[in-house]
Amino acid sequence: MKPRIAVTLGDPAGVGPEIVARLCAHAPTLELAELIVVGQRRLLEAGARSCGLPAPAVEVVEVGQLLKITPGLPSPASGKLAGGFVEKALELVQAGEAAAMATAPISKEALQAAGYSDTGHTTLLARRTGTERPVMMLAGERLKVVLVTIHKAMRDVPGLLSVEGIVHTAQVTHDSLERYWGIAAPRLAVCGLNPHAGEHGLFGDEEERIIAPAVEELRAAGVDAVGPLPPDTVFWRATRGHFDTVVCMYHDQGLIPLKLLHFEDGVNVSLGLPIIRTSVDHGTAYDLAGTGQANPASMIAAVRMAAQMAMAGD
Ligand SMILES: NC(=O)C1=CN([C@@H]2O[C@H](COP(=O)(O)OP(=O)(O)OC[C@H]3O[C@@H](n4cnc5c(N)ncnc54)[C@H](O)[C@@H]3O)[C@@H](O)[C@H]2O)C=CC1
Ligand SMILES: NCC(=O)COP(=O)(O)O
Repeated sequence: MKPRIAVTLGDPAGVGPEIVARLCAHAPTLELAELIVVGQRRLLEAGARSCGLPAPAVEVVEVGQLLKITPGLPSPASGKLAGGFVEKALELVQAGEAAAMATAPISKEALQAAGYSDTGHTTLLARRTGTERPVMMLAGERLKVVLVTIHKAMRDVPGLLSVEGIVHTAQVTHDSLERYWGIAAPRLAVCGLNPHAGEHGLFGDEEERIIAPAVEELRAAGVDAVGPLPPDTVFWRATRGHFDTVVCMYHDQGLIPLKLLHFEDGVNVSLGLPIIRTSVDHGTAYDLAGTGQANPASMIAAVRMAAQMAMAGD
């Protein structure tokens, strides 16, 4: 049986309704998964019209009031709807009405303007599921990265790194690679923080104080982790097949190489939650909203990955 995937419309002022409309018209994905769109039919149909598509023939779970939304103009109202779509999709998965959720992009700023305290889907879902430390993975065919710190100011990153945090991130990644990707003994590369991984303390000591002890602890626990490795070459090595995933110390360390290779079809996967959640790797693209030009490939890849994970996790 095809897994049912709850697909949120994202921030309705962004490209979410358009990429979800294109997803609903993508026959190969409809063969793999049954879609339940979580949002509003009128927003989905407006998205379809922008793309020159007929109204999608898909189940829609209606959420929220009919508010005036202008494509390209985020607002507290668009943030409120976006947050409501995510919460409803979570409820559907928790109730067993969907096997997984796949989310279109939201704006963190609009979400917070609507009164949410969260810095995105990941923290919202963690808060709602009582998950202390979720792990963000960005995945493409050629590269997978996970982040030890996520949406944090650069100046705060060194102080937020800890042996425990790195071990947790790598262990959750290891277990998820086994469970959902069927990799028997995942090989993890652990990045340094500083240029040349600190070069033995010449440019910072986080490698010697924090990252190397974390790698030692992981290896003692039977995880095939190596590092701290120089961040400027580790991604190149990963794309040559040396590692299954690169453990990165901060957001842009992992997302710059990932998006260079996979901006169009990369998938954001939340690991360590009690549910399966995938997402696009790109943002709300307000500059394209309402034009019908947004590429749906990442949305399609997110749904396909959610379906595959749901089948693997059964
Ligand atoms: N999964 C999510 O919910 C994500 C949400 N965001 C949020 O999105 C908002 C906007 O972020 P930005 O940094 O401007 O990044 P963005 O990804 O929205 O836009 C960056 C550039 O990529 C283009 N682009 C994005 N998606 C595209 C698509 N599907 N097809 C063609 N071109 C596309 C845009 O037109 C723009 O030129 C922020 O609030 C950010 O936090 C960002 C990443 C992921
Ligand atoms: N850079 C990833 C991103 O911004 C998405 O965050 P989230 O909404 O998946 O928590």
